[in-house]
Amino acid sequence: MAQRVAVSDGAAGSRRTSRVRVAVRLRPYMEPQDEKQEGPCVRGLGPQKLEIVNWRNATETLQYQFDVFHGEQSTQQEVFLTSVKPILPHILHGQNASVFAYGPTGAGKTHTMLGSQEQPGVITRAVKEVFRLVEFQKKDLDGWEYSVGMSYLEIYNEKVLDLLSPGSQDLPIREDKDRNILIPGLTLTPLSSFTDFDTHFIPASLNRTTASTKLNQRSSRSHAILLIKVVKSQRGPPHRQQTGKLYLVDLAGSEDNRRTGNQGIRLKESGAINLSLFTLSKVVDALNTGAGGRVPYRDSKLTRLLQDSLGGSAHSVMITNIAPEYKYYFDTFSALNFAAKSKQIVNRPFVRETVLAPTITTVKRTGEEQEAGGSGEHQNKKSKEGKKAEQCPSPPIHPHSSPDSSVLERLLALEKMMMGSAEMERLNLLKTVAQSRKEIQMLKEKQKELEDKANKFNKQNEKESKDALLFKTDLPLLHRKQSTVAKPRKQQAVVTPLQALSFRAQSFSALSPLSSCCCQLLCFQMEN
Ligand SMILES: Nc1ncnc2c1ncn2[C@@H]1O[C@H](COP(=O)(O)OP(=O)(O)OP(=O)(O)O)[C@@H](O)[C@H]1O
Repeated sequence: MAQRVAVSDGAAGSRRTSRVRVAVRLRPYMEPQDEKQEGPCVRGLGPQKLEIVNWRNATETLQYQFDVFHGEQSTQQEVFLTSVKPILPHILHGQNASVFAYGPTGAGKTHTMLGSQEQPGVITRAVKEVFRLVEFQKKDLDGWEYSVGMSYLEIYNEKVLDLLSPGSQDLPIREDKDRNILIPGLTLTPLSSFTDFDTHFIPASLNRTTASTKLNQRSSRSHAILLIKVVKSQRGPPHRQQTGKLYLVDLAGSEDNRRTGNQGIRLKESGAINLSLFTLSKVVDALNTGAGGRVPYRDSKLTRLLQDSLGGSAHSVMITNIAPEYKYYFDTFSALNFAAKSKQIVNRPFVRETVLAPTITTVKRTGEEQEAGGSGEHQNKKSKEGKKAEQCPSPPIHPHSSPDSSVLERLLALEKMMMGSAEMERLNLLKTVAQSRKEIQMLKEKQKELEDKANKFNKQNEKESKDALLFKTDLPLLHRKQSTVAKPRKQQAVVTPLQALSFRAQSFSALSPLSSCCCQLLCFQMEN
């Protein structure tokens, strides 16, 4: 069972959050016949700022600020280094990351994500970097093994299609109890190197649905999602396993069908694209409104799959692609406003970790097979891994050997809670003891006072007896009587240790009603 481990920044009780980073990339001006000599409607003002003509008043501009602004001269390498590379190391530590390109049709999303042979885009560079990081970690001999796998799908007309298994049917989307989104039946192909990735990725990309429209000769008619999964397994006990996922998403562009001239099948595709992008916008609005309201993730397949990237647990980067030509003005303007809204989304990353015990191993493999789906290659590898696990039985779980920090966190909380009640009990006991001591002290003082009185009284008696003997020898009977009475009185006044209290209670009762009362109280205290 996967466990969430909060990503803490070290400050007690605080949980690290990760705002969705928003970059804007302006593609170069490409209008071949700019008869009206309009020029661009948008331009950069610095590494984070840009301005667009105000449609209400052409003499004014509207300015926007984002995490990064990539101008029209920006290279693929610059975009990758500034906006994408920083989030990649997270996936080697059991966290999720996602990069998605958003923007109107023809604004450069596919160019940014996929690029070309000469100018490879984010996907190629990111996967290369993941393998570089993995190799680096392996050299470090840090006691962990790494395995990398890929899945690739498109959402076409609200259908989830496996690009690694062409001809597959619409796949279902499920959510497990840890809120991980799973696609049972989706191929997960194991990868040994970047070259290995390329051999699977290039033909799969050709399976993606594209078509020519008036605005883009090779327009993507679907949203494409590439998943790179890195599983990091501890070689020795307690065999912790962390799973990080990287989602690389090339969204289909929003389309104004009056301008695309879409008809028939293109119009239907366009309707599905616009509807899912509209739901994406509603999701962003709901997340920004906050207050625990319903976020309509389930209203489209796209938002369901991006659930983790927006308001979920991933480190996310959105690259908003915009075009400078006037004919894109309203698309650019609305894309910028969407980007500005998205800046406010806050995600809460956590580490996905499991500890492999014999029974848990079985359960987990089943779960993974479900997610990986029908890839024979993958399943073969899995069964080999399964055999490996059988040959080398996992060690029993030992309370001290489990370093799972989520468990530790819960245990610490429990201990704190228990400490709280034990502490209260201890304080109450201390209070009672202190009160009893005070009362005992009071009674001791009273006892001493009474004993002094009794001694005085006895001495007086003795003196009187002697006097009687000396001066009243004619009264022998009386003297004998007095001396018999005086003797026991002297005995009663002897101080006894406190443990003989019940006996003393009788003795005191012979002295005075007050002392008797004190003794009774003392006896009561001791008995209780
Ligand atoms: N930064 C850039 N530099 C050079 N050419 C670019 C750049 N961005 C986009 N282009 C070119 O612009 C055209 C349209 O780009 P692209 O196909 O990437 O748009 P898109 O946003 O993916 O469109 P759609 O949503 O219709 O798929 C392509 O010919 C592409 O090569």
